[in-house]
Amino acid sequence: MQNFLPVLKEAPLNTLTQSQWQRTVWWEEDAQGAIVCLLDQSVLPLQMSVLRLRHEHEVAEAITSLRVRGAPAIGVTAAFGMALAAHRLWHEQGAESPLESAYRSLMQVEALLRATRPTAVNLFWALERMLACLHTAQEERVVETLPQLAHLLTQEALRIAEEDERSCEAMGRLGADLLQDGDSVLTHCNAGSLATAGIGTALAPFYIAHQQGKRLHVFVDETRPVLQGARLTAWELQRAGIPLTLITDNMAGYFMRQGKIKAVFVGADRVAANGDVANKIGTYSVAVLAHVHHIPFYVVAPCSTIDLALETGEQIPIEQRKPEEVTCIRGERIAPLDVPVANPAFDVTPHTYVTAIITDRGIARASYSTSLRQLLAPDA
Ligand SMILES: CSC[C@@H](O)[C@@H](O)C(=O)COP(=O)(O)O
Repeated sequence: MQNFLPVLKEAPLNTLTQSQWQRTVWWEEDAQGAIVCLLDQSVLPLQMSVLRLRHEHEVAEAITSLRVRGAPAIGVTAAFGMALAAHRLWHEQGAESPLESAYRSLMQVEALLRATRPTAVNLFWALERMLACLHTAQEERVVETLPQLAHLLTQEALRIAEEDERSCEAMGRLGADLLQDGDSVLTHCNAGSLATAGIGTALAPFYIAHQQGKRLHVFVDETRPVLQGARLTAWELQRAGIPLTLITDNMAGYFMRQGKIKAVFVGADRVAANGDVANKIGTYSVAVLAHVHHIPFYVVAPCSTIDLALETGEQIPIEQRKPEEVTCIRGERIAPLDVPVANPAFDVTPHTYVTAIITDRGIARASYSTSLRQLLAPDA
């Protein structure tokens, strides 16, 4: 399915080809080495700016400062970051440089990337895959030179991105079956093309249903404090031609009570084994409102977002971000100086409020402790 990111005529400052715009993050190579390319989400929708990163420190900074964000996109970017570091070592130290020192350096790069953000488990899932690749290379001596190692890691990172693209499509198809012509739905944060390597998680069912000819109307929560809804989801849906209404977060109950919202679709940053869901701050409030109004509350997430190692959502680490995200909007101060601020970036929705979890391998319903394990079983 077509990704909704590419529209070259709106990007006058760059010379990328259409195919290079298919994703929010992509891989390039030139004579100087490898490049991780990102559409800078921190400045969207006012600017379309492409970052071309050549060092793993730049990749780590891009993740920490939300230039790239959204659980699957963070995982893909971190995987590219590992491959990028291998290419950088090759170009700086030469193709003959000893592999043992490269393995040591790459372990440090993994630690650097692992420390960028704590909540989205896709980051750790992707890095584990890159580490597994590294360990196989080291222990089974499948590569003999640094260029070969760089190539191996690049292939694995590209595979992670391609798998994510296919997962999005699968979730979109399953989720679209739950939507009917004329439905009006609500989403929170951004769980679309920008947040993944494909057509998104929570927005994927909307894209597929729209393509199937179903008429939809999407209410988009602005999603304070970073405004992923107002800046990113509104931008994505508008470009895809899906009718939407942007609302502030505190309007959701008003529209639910008026009967304007048929279902809620959100993404996830981590799902615990019992079905508790960590997602962007404010998701819990939306889930409680949906429950009170008897509106289905769907979570759309690939299996890479499910963390069976954590029994409940209470164990999910919640990222605390800087106060300026709350006291300022786009750099402009709106709160008194020195006011005490809390800024948890995510909250946990208890599984009792979750109608179903739509994954790339099927739809899980309560009891989640059983259904999620079944979906993740190797032979499922
Ligand atoms: C497909 S992305 C799902 C989640 O990652 C998304 O809803 C979210 O909470 C993103 O948070 P962010 O802080 O913007 O990375």
